[in-house]
Amino acid sequence: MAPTLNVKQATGNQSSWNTLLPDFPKGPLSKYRKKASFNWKEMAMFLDGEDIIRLKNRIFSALESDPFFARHPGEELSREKYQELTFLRCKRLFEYDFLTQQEIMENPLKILNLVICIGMYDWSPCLQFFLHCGVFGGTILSASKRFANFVKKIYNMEIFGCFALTELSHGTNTKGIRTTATFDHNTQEFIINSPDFEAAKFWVGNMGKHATHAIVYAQLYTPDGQCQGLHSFIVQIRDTKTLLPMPGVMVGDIGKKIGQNGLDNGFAMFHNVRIPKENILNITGDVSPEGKYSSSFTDVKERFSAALGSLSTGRILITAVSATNLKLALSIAIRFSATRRQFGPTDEEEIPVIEYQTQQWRLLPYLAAAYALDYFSKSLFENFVEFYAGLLTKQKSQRQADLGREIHALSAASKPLSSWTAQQAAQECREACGGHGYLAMNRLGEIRNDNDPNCTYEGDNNVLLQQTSNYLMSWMNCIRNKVPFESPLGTINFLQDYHHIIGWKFKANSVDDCMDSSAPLAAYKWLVCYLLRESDLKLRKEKQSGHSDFEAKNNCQVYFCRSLAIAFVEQTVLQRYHDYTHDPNIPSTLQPVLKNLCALYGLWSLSKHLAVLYQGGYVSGEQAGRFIQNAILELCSRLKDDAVALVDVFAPPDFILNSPIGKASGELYKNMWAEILQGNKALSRPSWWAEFCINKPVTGRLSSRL
Ligand SMILES: CCCCCCCCCCCCCCCCCCCCCCCC(=O)SCCNC(=O)CCNC(=O)[C@H](O)C(C)(C)COP(=O)(O)OP(=O)(O)OC[C@H]1O[C@@H](n2cnc3c(N)ncnc32)[C@H](O)[C@@H]1OP(=O)(O)O
Ligand SMILES: Cc1cc2nc3c(=O)[nH]c(=O)nc-3n(C[C@H](O)[C@H](O)[C@H](O)COP(=O)(O)OP(=O)(O)OC[C@H]3O[C@@H](n4cnc5c(N)ncnc54)[C@H](O)[C@@H]3O)c2cc1C
Repeated sequence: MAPTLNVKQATGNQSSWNTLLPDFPKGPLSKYRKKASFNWKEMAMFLDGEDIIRLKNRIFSALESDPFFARHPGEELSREKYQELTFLRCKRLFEYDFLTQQEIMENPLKILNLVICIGMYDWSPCLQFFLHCGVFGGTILSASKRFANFVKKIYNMEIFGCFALTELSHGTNTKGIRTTATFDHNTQEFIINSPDFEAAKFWVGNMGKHATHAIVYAQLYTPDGQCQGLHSFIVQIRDTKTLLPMPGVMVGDIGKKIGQNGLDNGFAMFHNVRIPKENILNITGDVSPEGKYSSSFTDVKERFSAALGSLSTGRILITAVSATNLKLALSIAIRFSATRRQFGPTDEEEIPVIEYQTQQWRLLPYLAAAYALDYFSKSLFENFVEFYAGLLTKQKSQRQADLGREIHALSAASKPLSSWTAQQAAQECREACGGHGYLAMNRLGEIRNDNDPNCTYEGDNNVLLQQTSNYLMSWMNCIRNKVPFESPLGTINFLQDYHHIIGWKFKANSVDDCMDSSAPLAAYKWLVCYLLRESDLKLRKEKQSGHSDFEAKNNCQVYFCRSLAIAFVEQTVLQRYHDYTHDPNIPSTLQPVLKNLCALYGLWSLSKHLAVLYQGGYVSGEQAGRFIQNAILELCSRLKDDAVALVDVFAPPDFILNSPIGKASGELYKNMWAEILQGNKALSRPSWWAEFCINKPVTGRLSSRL
């Protein structure tokens, strides 16, 4: 499979590096920066390219100089204030208009970088802005030309949008959505209704306070009483002049969440809300003035998948959003670990905690994952751009359909992989920073809590993995019958060698043999084939024993289909990163460290499947497992001195990162004191001081006298 991102990215020259990427202040981190095996500026230029770095600098410096984005140490905003500030910031993003259409067309990756840069500052305004422009706007944009008028109003904020699929009693099970849209041919309108309070739209981002319009998913009923299945409609929910609810709409805010509290998630119930006929998003079907339903999809299943197609965009974006959280958490934890000293070989000498094997093993595999997932998310986004261009131009080719299926299968597993990795990493990073990691001002709690819903929204991770395993299992017939097959992105092409791969054995005879990513990659190919075979056998056995299709599928998830989907996506991420890092065009100054990262990511991910590798006979004997473990430790130790420079490559400026222990200077304690002392009332006496000094408790006054 060919890597999709351009490997031949120009790195420019030393003077352009210095202009675009200023030096870090000298300080406690300098020691590690000097030890690095590569120049972090060259790496940043190579990975992103000059154009993207300029964009990032432009966004970061705009936010830093803007009073609306100012940080106030120690400030504790109420939820209402935070929502207000988030909305003001969202409006500023309209005013900045960081990217022109021309720029997006020339390099769509810039959109992804815009999401990442704003999200690095705070996910609440980022999500508010992109739920409106990207999810609401993007869905309408790809539907049909007849929405041109809406599109204009979206991008000048005359209206404000949200995406309302989930209901109080149904989220994952989209077929169970119960909101109805009944066509009235007398008035040429759809009538939107929530049958009861359990069918209220719920959880919808932007709906709580701000949205004036919603894309509402509902079961479409034609005048003949037929239900035509799930369709989406543009429904006005608030008056654009007053922000008060429209007649028949009950709309509100669902309350405080575990994170992302700047964003207003809301609910809505509809009582005979009439919308014009034209407001059906005619992606999968339409209704004639007489009320006759038509669809270009004859197959109901295909129509259903097309109705949910836009969800893949979010899942791809969330893969990148989670990788960004991974980078934020690691920037803090690695800089901290390189400056925090505890114990040492002698009483006189204390060493930075990054020198400890456990600290390296806890953090550096996540660093490798950050590089691999970052690359993967961007390459998947590029695949998506090809698919999206096909949607816009109404491509109906077989390739377009196959590409949609493949992208769905990939994003349904890459979102779980990336969001779970970031979630686990955020907690590990929190603990890796000891007590200071638990101080809110150091931001690891915020990163962890803001990342958390990435595991749930746009589809619960565990359920999404079933989509990927279904896709893989669908090739089993071809495999069994040795019928040739391939997919547009080639991610399943290796399965054509299934009968050969299933006989493979682990070949390494030493730790050295494991030090390149080709070793875990081969193991992964075997693992996917093995899990595919076992899942298929299990499913057939379940059916033979009389279980229904539903029961049989359910009984095949744990240890079978679920593991299969995870192994497949890890294999795909590794394959792409392996191809990228082994490309002969990678500068020789950067290739060794990139190859080490790739090998570490592969081995560390693979090590979680060791039991299955032994169980299925791919590896045997004590040595094999030891080789893998020792290779992981060896790679951690090799990467230890590069770790600070590797986070320098992706860490945002201090203002954006907003963590005293993660600042680029590494002046951990000075930075913490500065923040604490600037904090509101840090040194002041509590206003309730008299409760201690004057009103003393009468001991035992309230004890029971019975
Ligand atoms: C040229 C210039 C280009 C420029 C590019 C521009 C890009 C634009 C960028 C925009 C930026 C946007 C930024 C966004 C910022 C990101 C942050 C996002 C913040 C998130 C906020 C939260 C929003 C939400 O949560 S919305 C609600 C989401 N809800 C869900 O996801 C529900 C989950 N459930 C489901 O999806 C389904 O019900 C599912 C998958 C569980 C299936 O259920 P079921 O069992 O009933 O069906 P199946 O029988 O399994 O499926 C039938 C059939 O359909 C196929 N299918 C299903 N889904 C899809 C799909 N998405 N795509 C394709 N196909 C699908 C499935 O595979 C089956 O097919 P078969 O062939 O029959 O197997
Ligand atoms: C912060 C946040 C923002 C959101 N924003 C939006 C938005 O803007 N618009 C919108 O429409 N929605 C939004 N959502 C809703 C979100 O998309 C849903 O919560 C998500 O799709 C999961 O659905 P659910 O909550 O119904 O979970 P459920 O489906 O009820 O899941 C509960 C549990 O059951 C398990 N489960 C369910 N089905 C199966 C199965 N078949 N097999 C095995 N296990 C199963 C799941 O794994 C999970 O552990 C948001 C949610 C959050 C948390």
